[in-house]
Amino acid sequence: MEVRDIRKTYHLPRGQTLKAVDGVSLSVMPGEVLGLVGESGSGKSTLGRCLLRLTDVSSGQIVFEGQDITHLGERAMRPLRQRMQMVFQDSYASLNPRRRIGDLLAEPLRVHPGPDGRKRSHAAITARLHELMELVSLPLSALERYAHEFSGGQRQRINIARALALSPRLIVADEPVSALDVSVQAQIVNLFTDLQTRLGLTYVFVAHDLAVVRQISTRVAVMYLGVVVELGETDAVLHHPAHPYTAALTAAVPRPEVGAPRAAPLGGDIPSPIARPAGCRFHTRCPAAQERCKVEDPALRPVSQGHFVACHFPLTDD
Ligand SMILES: Nc1ncnc2c1ncn2[C@@H]1O[C@H](COP(=O)(O)OP(=O)(O)OP(=O)(O)O)[C@@H](O)[C@H]1O
Repeated sequence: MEVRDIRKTYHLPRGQTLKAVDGVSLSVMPGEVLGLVGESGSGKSTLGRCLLRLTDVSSGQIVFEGQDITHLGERAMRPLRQRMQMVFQDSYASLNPRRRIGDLLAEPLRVHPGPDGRKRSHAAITARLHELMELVSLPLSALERYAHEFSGGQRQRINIARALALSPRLIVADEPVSALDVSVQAQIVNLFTDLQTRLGLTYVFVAHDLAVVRQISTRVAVMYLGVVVELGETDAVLHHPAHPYTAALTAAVPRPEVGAPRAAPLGGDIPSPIARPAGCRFHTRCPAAQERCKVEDPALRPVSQGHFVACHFPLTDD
C-alpha cells in the first residue's frame, strides 16, 4: 500500500476544524509489520481507518496493490474488502451478542464469493469455519457458542478469525491487545506473529504500548498530532531515536539492557489538534526546541538509510 499526503479533517460544530490526519505519506510493504505508535489523539486510529477506506479521506491518495482506491465507492470497494481487514480493540463491541460465533464467521463467507469466483457451498463454508478455528487455536465447539461465553482473549481470537475469513493480504489491527491482561496480551501478539508467518500477511499494527510494537513490528511510524514524525526500522527508531518525541516515548519504557534513560519522559499533554502549535507541532513540549522550531514546520527527511525524521535538530547517538 502506498499512501501519499493523506489528510482527514473533521468539521466540528461552531465551524471548527480538527485535522486528525494532517499529511501522511508512507508505504506498507508486502509481508511487513508496520507499527503505528503515538499518544492518544495522535491520529493512529483515524489513519488506520483511512487506509482501509472505512472513513473517507479529505485529500491525498491511497494505492493498494497498484490500484488507486482513494475515491472508490462502496460497490467498487467490495471485492477489495476481502483483501484488507481490520481488527479492533474492543473485542466485545464488534461481536453481535445474539448470534452464534459460527453464524457470525459464516456471514462474510456467504456474502463474498469463494476463490473460484462462485458462491460458496454450505460444505465449503463449514470447512472454512473449521480451518479458521484451527488457525486461531479455538475448539470447534466455539462455533456453537455466543460472544459472552468467552474471555477477552478468546473473543479477540474470534475477531481475528473473522478478519481472516476471506483470506486478506493486509490487516490493520487497531490496539488489538490494549484491553487485555498482560499475560493474555503476549498470547495474542504471538498469535498475530504465527499467523503472519503461516499466511504471509501484512499488518499495520496500531498500539500505544512500545513493548508490544517492539516485539511485533518490522518498521515503526511514530505519530504526533496527525503527522508521522519518525519512520524507520524498529531497531533504529526505538533504540536510536532521532526525534526528541520518540526519545521521550522510549525513555518511559524501562529497558534492561540500557542503564540510564536517554531522555526525560515526556511532560505536559498533547496540544489540541483544533489549535495545533505553529512551526514544529512538538515544539511546545520539546526539551531541545529552538527559535526556528516555533516558526518552521519540519518535513520528514532521511537521517540514514530508510530512517526518516521530521525535526530541525535530530538527535544523534553521540
Ligand atoms: N469522528 C470524529 N469526529 C471528530 N473528531 C474525531 C473523530 N474521530 C477522531 N477524532 C479526533 O481526531 C483526533 C485523532 O483521533 P484518533 O482516535 O485517530 O487518535 P489515536 O492516536 O488513535 O488515539 P486513541 O489511541 O485515543 O484512539 C483526536 O483529536 C480525536 O478526538
